[in-house]
Amino acid sequence: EIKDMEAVSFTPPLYKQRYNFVADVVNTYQPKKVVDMGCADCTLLWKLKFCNCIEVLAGLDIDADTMKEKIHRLSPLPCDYVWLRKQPLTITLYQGSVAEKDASMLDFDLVTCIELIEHLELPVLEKFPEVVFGYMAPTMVIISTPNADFNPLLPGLTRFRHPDHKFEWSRAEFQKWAQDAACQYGYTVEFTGVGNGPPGTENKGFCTQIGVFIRSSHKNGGMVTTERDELGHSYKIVFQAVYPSLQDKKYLQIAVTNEVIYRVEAIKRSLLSSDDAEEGDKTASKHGQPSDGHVEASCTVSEESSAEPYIHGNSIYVPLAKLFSFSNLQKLCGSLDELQQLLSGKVTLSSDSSAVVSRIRNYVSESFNL
Ligand SMILES: C[S@@+](CC[C@H](N)C(=O)[O-])C[C@H]1O[C@@H](n2cnc3c(N)ncnc32)[C@H](O)[C@@H]1O
Ligand SMILES: [Mg+2]
Repeated sequence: EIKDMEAVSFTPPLYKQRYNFVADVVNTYQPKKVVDMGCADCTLLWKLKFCNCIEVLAGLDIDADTMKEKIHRLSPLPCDYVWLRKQPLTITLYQGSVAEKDASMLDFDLVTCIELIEHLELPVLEKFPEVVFGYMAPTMVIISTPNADFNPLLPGLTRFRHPDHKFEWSRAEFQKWAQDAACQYGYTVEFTGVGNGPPGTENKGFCTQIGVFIRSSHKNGGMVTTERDELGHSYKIVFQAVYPSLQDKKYLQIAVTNEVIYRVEAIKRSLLSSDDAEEGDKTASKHGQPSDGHVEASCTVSEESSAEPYIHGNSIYVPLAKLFSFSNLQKLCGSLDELQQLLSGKVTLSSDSSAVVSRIRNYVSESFNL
């Protein structure tokens, strides 16, 4: 917004400081559902999609074209399918006005309005508190807006910082408006900001002033589902992305199967290489017969040894109990039964489903295509 500032410059840039402020609040309070109103090109939403606590992320703007400018950044990346999120994440963009109510905006934990209110015409501004605090009634609201007290420090500024601003409030004006809204709809509000002026200008406050509202009473808490359905939808969905996560059984199964295949292969390699080293005396002494050169002849681990892997015939058996002893499989599955269920149909299990069975390939014949 402020293009040429000689007297005051900000590091990081002011817009980034505002986003960082929101991200810090998110990291502290761990909201699950967050909506950014007046999200413009969705840069804040893009930053917030990396906060793992968020499961529902929404953006609202009256201008669909601006929202779509960098929309690709909100879609899952190939790596999102490799390193799966623990919790689900859905990102939805709505086109609509903050002057209108829409049932999709209920039940949010955090609503952010960053540099939005000063762009609202008076009739819209007047409806804003009822929509956001009265109707949406989230646990927390963050509102930022320019601090007019700081403007004399901005070089070359004649009236407003941006041609689309309808007003710029002093700290006293913003605080009065915020206190009135908080009082009317059962919130408490604290004031802070980002963007410090040069030393000696502390009395001007921050360049961007911020109000952080926390709900102290729940005014629409008694609303039943049927009433909510009747509230209707005035916003239009312009984009939605559902991220893959371990909460989705399909992806959990893929993650568990991949981990199991990796573990079984590692166990197989280590068993076979230790066998190779000891082959000869062991095969002869354990089985009482000479080795015929096939891998199964070098079986050294007894089938009876509980959770330990063993070789039988031309296959290696890795008990599920052994696999479940690996902490990442424990974390993914939670129980041995769940591990068994998730693997069923995905890998070969022994007849009693207690072990993963993997064939030991005859490397010599396979390599030479015999
Ligand atoms: C200065 S931009 C906000 C920038 C963004 N929040 C950020 O911090 O980068 C203001 C945005 O508010 C949107 N806007 C204006 N009036 C609105 C309304 N009545 N309802 C929803 N969005 C509105 C504009 O389209 C614009 O994208
Ligand atoms: Mg602005």
